[in-house]
Amino acid sequence: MGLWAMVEVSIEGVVLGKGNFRDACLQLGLIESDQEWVNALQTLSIEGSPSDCRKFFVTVLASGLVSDPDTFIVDTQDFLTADLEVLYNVAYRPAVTDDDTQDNSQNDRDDDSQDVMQQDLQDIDTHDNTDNRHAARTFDPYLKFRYLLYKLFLLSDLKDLGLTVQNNVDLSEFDQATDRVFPQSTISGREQSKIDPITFTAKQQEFFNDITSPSPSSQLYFLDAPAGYGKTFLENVCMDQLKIRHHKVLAVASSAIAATLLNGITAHKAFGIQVRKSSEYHTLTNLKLNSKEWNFFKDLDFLFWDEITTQNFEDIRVVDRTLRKIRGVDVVFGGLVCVFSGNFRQCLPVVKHVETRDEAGVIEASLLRHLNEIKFHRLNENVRIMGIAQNSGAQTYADALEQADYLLKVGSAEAPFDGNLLEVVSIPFVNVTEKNDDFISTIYDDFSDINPLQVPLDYYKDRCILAPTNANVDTISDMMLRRLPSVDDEDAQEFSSIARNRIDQESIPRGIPMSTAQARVDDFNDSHMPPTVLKFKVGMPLMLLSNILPSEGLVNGCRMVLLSYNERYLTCKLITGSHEKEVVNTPLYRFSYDYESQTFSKTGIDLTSQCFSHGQFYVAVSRFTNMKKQNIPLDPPPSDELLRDNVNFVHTVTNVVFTGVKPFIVAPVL
Ligand SMILES: Nc1ncnc2c1ncn2[C@@H]1O[C@H](COP(=O)(O)OP(=O)(O)OP(=O)(O)O)[C@@H](O)[C@H]1O
Repeated sequence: MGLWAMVEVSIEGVVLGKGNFRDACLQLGLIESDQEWVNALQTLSIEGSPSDCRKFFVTVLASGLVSDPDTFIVDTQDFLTADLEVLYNVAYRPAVTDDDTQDNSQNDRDDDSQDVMQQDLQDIDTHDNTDNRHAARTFDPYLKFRYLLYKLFLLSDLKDLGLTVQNNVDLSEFDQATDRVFPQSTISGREQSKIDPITFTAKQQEFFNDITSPSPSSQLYFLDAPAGYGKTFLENVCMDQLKIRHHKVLAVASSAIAATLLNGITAHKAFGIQVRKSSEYHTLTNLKLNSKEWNFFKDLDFLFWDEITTQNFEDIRVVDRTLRKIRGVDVVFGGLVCVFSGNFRQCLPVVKHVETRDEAGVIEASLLRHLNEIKFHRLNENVRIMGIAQNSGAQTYADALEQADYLLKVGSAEAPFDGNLLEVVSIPFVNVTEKNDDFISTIYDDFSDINPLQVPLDYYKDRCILAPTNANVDTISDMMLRRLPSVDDEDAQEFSSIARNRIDQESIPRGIPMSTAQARVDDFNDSHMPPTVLKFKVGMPLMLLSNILPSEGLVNGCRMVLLSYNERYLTCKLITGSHEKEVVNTPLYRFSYDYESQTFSKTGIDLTSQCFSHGQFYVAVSRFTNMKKQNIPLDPPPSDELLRDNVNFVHTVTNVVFTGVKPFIVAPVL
C-alpha cells in the first residue's frame, strides 16, 4: 500500500475517519509533519552552508518525505538563499571608474546593488513575470532561486512533485546542469593514457575491437557474462574510448546502483518510462516532443543497457517505439547501436516456488524478442577469480579454476546436490564457523586503538559481509557496532525512524491508551519494512536502502561512511559509485548495514538463514576471490563432534534457481 492509498484509520476499535496512509500515520503520531524537515534545515543552516541546505532541501523533497512542497519552500527559503545577496552583489556590482576612490566606490557599489535587489524583489511582488522590466533583467532573485534548484539536476523531479516552473524562464542556462544526466561527448573518469595499458582477456578484446571499430559489425549486441567475468569493467572502458572518439554515449540500467557503476542513469529515468495502471499492463513514455531529452536521443550514437535481463519486455518495447519515433527511422531501436547486458543467473524478481507465468513474466518478457537480430559476445574468463590467482598467487591456478567451475554450476543449478533434495547444494572448500566476533574479525580488523574517522575510505570499500535477510544484517550490525571504538567517548546512539519519543498523551487520539500507542510503534519492526530503530556510531559504514536522490549518488545500495549525525540528518562520505568521496547530508531514512555486489578483497557471508530467492546464493558466493579462505557461519552450527569426526563432511546450503531461466544460460566456452 502506498503512502497515499486511502484507508479507514482505526486503532483498537476507535475509528479515526478516512484519509490516506500518510494522514493516518500523522494522526497516530507515527510520523511528524513537514515541520520535522523545516527544523532539520534550520539545524543544517547553522552547521552547514546555504549550498548544503539546498542539496538537503531537494533530497527530502525528491524522496517524497514532504507532504506540502509549496509551503515547504516558503518555510525554508531563508535557509536556502542566505547567500543570495552576496551572489547578487557580485553579479550587479557596477563597474569601477578611474575617478572612484577605493573605499567610497566599495560602499557605493554595495548600496547600489542592494538597491537593485530591493527594487527587483519589489518588482516580483507587484508584477508578474511577463512584465517588460523583468524581461529586461537577465538576473533576478526569483530566477536565481529557481536556478539554484535546477543546478541540483532536479528539474524533472520538481516537476513530478507538482512544483510549477515559470513559463518564461529561459532554461538555456540550466543546460549545463542537466549535462550530468544526459552527458555530452566528454570522457568521464578514465583518460586515454589510462585506457592504453589495459590488458584485456581475448574475448574482452574481441568485443572492444568490434564496438569501437569505425563500423561495428552489428547494431544490436548482447554482452553475456557470468558474475566476475569483467562485464562492467569492459563496458566502462568501451564507453570511455567511444567518448574519446567524440561519440555520444548513454549508459542505463534497470537499477540505480547498477547505473551508478556505469556512470549512467536508470532506464526508467532516461526514457521517461511510465506504467499505466490498468487491468491491461501497458507502458508509456513521458518524453516530451522536442524536449531536451528528446533531442538528446536524436543524435545519440551508443546505448549501453545493463541488467536488461531484469527489465520487463513492455519497458523495452516502449523504448524501441520511442527511439523509432524520435530518430525518424522505422528500424529496431531507431537504428541506434545498443549494447545490452545482463546475467540470468543473478537475482531476478522471481521467488522460490512461484513459477507461474505472471511471476516469472519478467523472464519471458525481458527476453529481447529481437534475439535473431542480436550479436552475442560471450566472455569466458572469470577475471575476479583467475586474475587474482595469476597476479597475487593467492591460490593455485587449479584451485581458481575449480572455484570458477563451481560457480557456473551453482548459477545454473548443476552444482553437486545433496542427495535428491532439489535446491540444496553442497558448499565445498569453505570453513564452517560460528557467527561470533572471530568471524567478524576475519573481515574487519580490530580498531579499538584508533579513531574510526582515520580509517581510509578504501578500507570499507574493499570489504563486505553479505546476508540473506534483514534479521541477519541486524545481528551483524550490532556486532560491528560493538567493535567500533567511540569517537569522543560517545556510545552508539539509537534513533527511531518514527516519532516514538515524541508520543505524548495529547498527540494520541482520544480513547487510545498511551501504552497501546507506544506498543504499536514498537510493532512496526516488521521484516517487510525498513528497520524503525537505527543505531549509529561515527565512522561506521552504512548502506542506503532507498533511491533518495540518484543524481547525487544517493541510491538504493550505495555505501557510505558516517562522519557525523544528529537526530534529523546524517553527514556521510560516499564510498561507491560515480559520486565516490563526496560528502552528503541525508535524512535519517531507511538505512541498513548489509552490502551489495561488486568486487571486494575481503568478503564474508552469513548463512545462518537460508537464501530464498533466485540467484541469491550465486551472487553471494561469486563475490569470493578465494573460497578456501572463507569462514562461513551456518545454522545450525556444526557440532564439535561433527567437525572432529567427519573431516570429509560436506556442508550444504539452499540454492534457489528458477528453472525457467535455464534455457537462456549458456556456459562459457573456453
Ligand atoms: N581486463 C581487466 N583487467 C584488469 N582487471 C579487470 C579486467 N576485467 C575485469 N577486471 C576486474 O575484475 C573484477 C570483476 O569485473 P567486473 O566487476 O567488471 O565483473 P562483472 O562481470 O561486471 O561482475 P558482476 O556481474 O558480478 O558485477 C573487477 O575487480 C574488475 O576491475
